[in-house]
Amino acid sequence: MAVYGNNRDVIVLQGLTKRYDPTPTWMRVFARSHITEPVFALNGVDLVVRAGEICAIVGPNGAGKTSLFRIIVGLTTATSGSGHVLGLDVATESERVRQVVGWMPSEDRSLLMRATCRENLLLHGRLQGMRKHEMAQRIPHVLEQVNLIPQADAVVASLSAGMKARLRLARALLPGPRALILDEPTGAVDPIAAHGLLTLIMDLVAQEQLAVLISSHRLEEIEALQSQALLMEKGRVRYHGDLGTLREQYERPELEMVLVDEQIANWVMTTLTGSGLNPVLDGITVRCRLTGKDSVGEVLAALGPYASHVQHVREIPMPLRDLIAHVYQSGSDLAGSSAR
Ligand SMILES: Nc1ncnc2c1ncn2[C@@H]1O[C@H](COP(=O)(O)OP(=O)(O)OP(=O)(O)O)[C@@H](O)[C@H]1O
Repeated sequence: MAVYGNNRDVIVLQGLTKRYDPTPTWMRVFARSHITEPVFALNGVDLVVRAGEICAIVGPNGAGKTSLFRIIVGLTTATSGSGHVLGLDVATESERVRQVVGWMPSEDRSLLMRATCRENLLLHGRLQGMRKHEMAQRIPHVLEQVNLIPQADAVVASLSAGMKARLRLARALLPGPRALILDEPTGAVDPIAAHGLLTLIMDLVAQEQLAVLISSHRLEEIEALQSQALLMEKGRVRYHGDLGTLREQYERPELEMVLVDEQIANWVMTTLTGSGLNPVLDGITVRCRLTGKDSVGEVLAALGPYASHVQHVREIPMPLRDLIAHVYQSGSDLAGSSAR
């Protein structure tokens, strides 16, 4: 099977499906939670992430992000379909897969708070089966990569949230992976430190040609990463491609017009409402979301003589969250220009 035909394809998922079966009746009294109907956490997911590429997984709670990550790192198995990392089968070669995939969990719980950064890395290296001389070489290297050399011998509990996140990243980088899985990497981190962390990740990806899967609820971050996006809902892929293409297909910018006075603004409101738009009035400012058919020029032309009373006009791009909401509202699955 040509799972690794292109040697830049690092993560290759084909028709990946994960079904959780109903909890057996006898077990329901013991289980913390149980299900009575089968749940498809993943339903036929195809995905290729290449070396040097970041793919952001976006989706509401329960979309299947965690199930996808867990299958790749061998913490659970798929019901059907296949997953390969550098040609290694995630179901049957999970130990070797873990040597080439760095996993950055979303929470600090996985860190030993009373141990130092260096001790945390040593323990992780041992658990990964790394040799002493390899760790002696890799630990200072990864500490330097994440700018934690000054904190190398500080106990983790004394670090800021941003530093702890960088230590989790260092741990993922320790075995020298070719792919990274970052689960909500900036979750508890303040916006300035989050920006620093993302810049660090982007630099690492470019330098080391890593293939990265990242999940984040902070959509502005995903836009800043200039990544591919995989929009998921109930285990299915709703869109796969770059965000630029998503914008081209779904962008409905908002038009903002400042009129000379309130009377003209009211007339403009009436005209635009008559044209089928849904304008909103705020003093002498009129705002309306353009439909797919209208351009700014056409809206201004529709104003006729009132157009000369527009003092100022501005097109406001649609926030990514609204753009994504649009995709979820549309019925069909979409493939962006680069969907494969
Ligand atoms: N062990 C399990 N048993 C039964 N159902 C499960 C199990 N794990 C996950 N699910 C279900 O599978 C679906 C996908 O869950 P998953 O955790 O992969 O989604 P997610 O996108 O990571 O969600 P979140 O953002 O809330 O973590 C959900 O409906 C969830 O309830």
